Amino acid sequence: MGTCREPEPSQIFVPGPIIVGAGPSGLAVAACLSNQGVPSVILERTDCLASLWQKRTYDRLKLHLPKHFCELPLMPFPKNFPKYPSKQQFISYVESYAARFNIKPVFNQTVEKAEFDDVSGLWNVKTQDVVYTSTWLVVATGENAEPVFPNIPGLKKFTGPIVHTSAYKSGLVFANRKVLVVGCGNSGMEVSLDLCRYNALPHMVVRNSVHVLPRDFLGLSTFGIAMTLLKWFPLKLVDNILLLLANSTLGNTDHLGLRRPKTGPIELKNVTGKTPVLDVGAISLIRSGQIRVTQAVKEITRNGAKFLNGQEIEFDSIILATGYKSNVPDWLKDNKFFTKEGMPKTPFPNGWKGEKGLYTVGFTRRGLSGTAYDAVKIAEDITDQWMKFNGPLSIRNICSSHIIHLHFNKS
Ligand SMILES: Cc1cc2nc3c(=O)[nH]c(=O)nc-3n(C[C@H](O)[C@H](O)[C@H](O)COP(=O)(O)OP(=O)(O)OC[C@H]3O[C@@H](n4cnc5c(N)ncnc54)[C@H](O)[C@@H]3O)c2cc1C
Ligand SMILES: NC(=O)C1=CN([C@@H]2O[C@H](COP(=O)(O)OP(=O)(O)OC[C@H]3O[C@@H](n4cnc5c(N)ncnc54)[C@H](OP(=O)(O)O)[C@@H]3O)[C@@H](O)[C@H]2O)C=CC1
Ligand SMILES: O=C(O)C(=O)Cc1c[nH]c2ccccc12
Repeated sequence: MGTCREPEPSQIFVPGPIIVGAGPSGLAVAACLSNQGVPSVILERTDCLASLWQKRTYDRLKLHLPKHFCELPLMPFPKNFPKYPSKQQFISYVESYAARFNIKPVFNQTVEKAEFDDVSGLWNVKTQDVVYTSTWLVVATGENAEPVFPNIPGLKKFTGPIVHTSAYKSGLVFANRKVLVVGCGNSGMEVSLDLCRYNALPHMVVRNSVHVLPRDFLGLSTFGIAMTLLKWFPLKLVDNILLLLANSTLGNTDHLGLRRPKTGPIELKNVTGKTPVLDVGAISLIRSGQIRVTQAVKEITRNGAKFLNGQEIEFDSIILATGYKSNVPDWLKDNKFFTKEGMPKTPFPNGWKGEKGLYTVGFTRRGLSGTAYDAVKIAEDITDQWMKFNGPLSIRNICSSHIIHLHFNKS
């Protein structure tokens, strides 16, 4: 009496797996499970599906692989979608996907901690207001969960706006501004291109080597060509063919400041995860001088940047196209399955299954086709266990969705 204690967060027992993240990966697992009659609960930190696509990408974004490489399991893209669907089209596809499989994530639930309890043999997954408990935990928080903010000397001194590409929508607000774009991956290239279309003056930092390939070659997608060739030829030969094809369409890019790595594009992707740039127009603007390529930054000053070659240029704004990272180490406790960078230690195609009911989907560095592969495997594996425990027609199975509702209505 009289003491004021924080109330214990309420606990909810989830009959099927707990899935963390309502992006394409989490939805794909839930859909494959639902297709087998297995229930699941998705916990999502934001208030929408596919939040990366809805909230953290720019207006002009399109898929850069042809749509059939980006399909989620069990539901193709609509026939009337173009080869490279727009961001809006992709979002509408994801929304119909969730509706089709009747997936209703619990929104505004940020997973702060997930821990396996050896005594009960169950996973406890804590959000800001509830502990969810289950036999299975599916990690679907993505390779792009958090923006990477680089440690560039002097960055804090800069007086103008500094925006990460995850917060960039369009070049509209940058018209006639000199903008330093740090990074030359797909984001850096496409944001620089977008800036030009709004009459801004982008300077793109290229501190290292980079592979740039045309998105298409003679009407065929370069990615599709690579996948077909890989069925017949060794990887090194395919890489050499891709480089020939890139040289014949883009020419030699060395004198533009874009040096190629010694390792070929697919081998580099497999070994380091670094995605080749698929060019959708930036190279021709670099050639015409509308996008300037700069050396590495030595330091940022109040109103610009000093470069390694001694050059100093004034800028109005800085855009950080410095990529993303996983956030798994922030919330998954005592885990030996993930590296300290939050990626599964076991490489593709075996990274989807950990121990004690732990699964991961969408950490293959193979985009949405990797997601589809993982999701099918995980759903098969959990369905097998579910059927052994419950049988297809058990009372627990039939009532499962009601159990969740009862718990929610209690508070
Ligand atoms: C700009 C851009 C363009 C891309 N284009 C393509 C493409 O054309 N083709 C392709 O195959 N891939 C592409 N990708 C790769 C991209 O990873 C996939 O498209 C896809 O979004 C991956 O889905 P996911 O569900 O694994 O991750 P995400 O889409 O990132 O979804 C993860 C979800 O988990 C939620 N979450 C994170 N942490 C927590 C937490 N602690 N608690 C609760 N919820 C949490 C997030 O809010 C998010 O909704 C692109 C990526 C980017 C950044
Ligand atoms: N249309 C589409 O479908 C698009 C797809 N994507 C995908 O999204 C994912 C993320 O792409 P992206 O956001 O480009 O991230 P990436 O990780 O691919 O690229 C990050 C870039 O930032 C550079 N960088 C990082 N830190 C620094 C620093 N301190 N100083 C200078 N440069 C730095 C890196 O250089 P270095 O190599 O030297 O480390 C690299 O060029 C990728 O898988 C990509 O393919 C992105 C945009 C569009
Ligand atoms: O943009 C990405 O990272 C993707 O997820 C797509 C992708 C997977 N493997 C690739 C190899 C070459 C170019 C793009 C991809």
